[in-house]
Amino acid sequence: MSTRGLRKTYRSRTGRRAVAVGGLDLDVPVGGVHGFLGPNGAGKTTTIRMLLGLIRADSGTMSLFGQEVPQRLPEVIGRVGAIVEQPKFFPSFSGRKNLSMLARAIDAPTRLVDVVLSDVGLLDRADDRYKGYSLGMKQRLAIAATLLKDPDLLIFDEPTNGLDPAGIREIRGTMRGLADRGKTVLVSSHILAEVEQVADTVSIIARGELIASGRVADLIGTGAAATVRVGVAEPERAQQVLGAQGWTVRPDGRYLLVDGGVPPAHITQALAAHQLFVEELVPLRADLESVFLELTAGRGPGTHAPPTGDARPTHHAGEES
Ligand SMILES: Nc1ncnc2c1ncn2[C@@H]1O[C@H](COP(=O)(O)OP(=O)(O)OP(=O)(O)O)[C@@H](O)[C@H]1O
Repeated sequence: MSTRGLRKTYRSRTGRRAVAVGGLDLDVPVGGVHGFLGPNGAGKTTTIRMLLGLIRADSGTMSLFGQEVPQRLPEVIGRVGAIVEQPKFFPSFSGRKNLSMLARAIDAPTRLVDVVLSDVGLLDRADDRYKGYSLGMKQRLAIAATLLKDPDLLIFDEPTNGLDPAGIREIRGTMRGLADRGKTVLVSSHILAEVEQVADTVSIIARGELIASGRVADLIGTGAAATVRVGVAEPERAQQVLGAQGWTVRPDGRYLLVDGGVPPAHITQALAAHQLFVEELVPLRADLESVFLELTAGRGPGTHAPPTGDARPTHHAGEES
């Protein structure tokens, strides 16, 4: 799935044009979970709605499975399952009954009902009434409903909104399971911590523009350069040895901190060459949350911070859905 120069503006009540999506280039690789991240109002929902043909773009191009959309949408929409709004289920019917009726309505084989219930971890509660389900279970039933047509690409817009930590964990597990079975999952969120653990790759947008994209591990590497904490028997001598390598070294209690993303192996090697043996070596990684906050700082709705430059650390390789 990709977009190029995608743009959408809305006219406000005062008649001013507000840019919701401003020239967005997005690439979602095939397979795995892709986090579509950005603060509230960044343009995530607008982008998803344009992709699904629910609203029209002002300009730019989009493709799904290599087909230009919305022009070729009828050919590919069957391969896309999206939860953009809460679907309607019958409250007094069980989850299984709701899905069976839906399967008949969309001509899906009814034997799939139990398969999809199992995919979202609801099989043991399948015969309970929908109205007794927790919010997380309701959300998972909605995911199960989209799985009935066996889509290759699943699009979830803020699927964890309003869920408690247990519900969030369950949705994460469901998304991981789907990706492990070869599906592509595109999940939008403004809360990075909810997606960080499950996403293989992410795109971060703010004010309708892409500000970073790539593998989670690589993006974390672009944050404040990693510091390594070193535990060694003779910290003072070790500090001299490491300092002589041109590295920035600071004492921290009985430890030394080596800044600037020096590879731990180089630290071990330099110390061992002087008969100093490492007792402990811990890379102190910046988490994606701090990278996200750093990248999106001042880029919430209504702010006019200048762009921070091109923060794309990696480019997606391989086929795109
Ligand atoms: N129908 C509309 N009419 C006018 N402005 C709109 C409309 N839909 C969205 N917007 C504006 O476009 C911008 C992007 O909104 P969008 O809902 O796409 O953001 P989002 O990233 O999905 O945010 P959230 O996480 O809050 O859902 C916002 O400033 C929003 O107010």
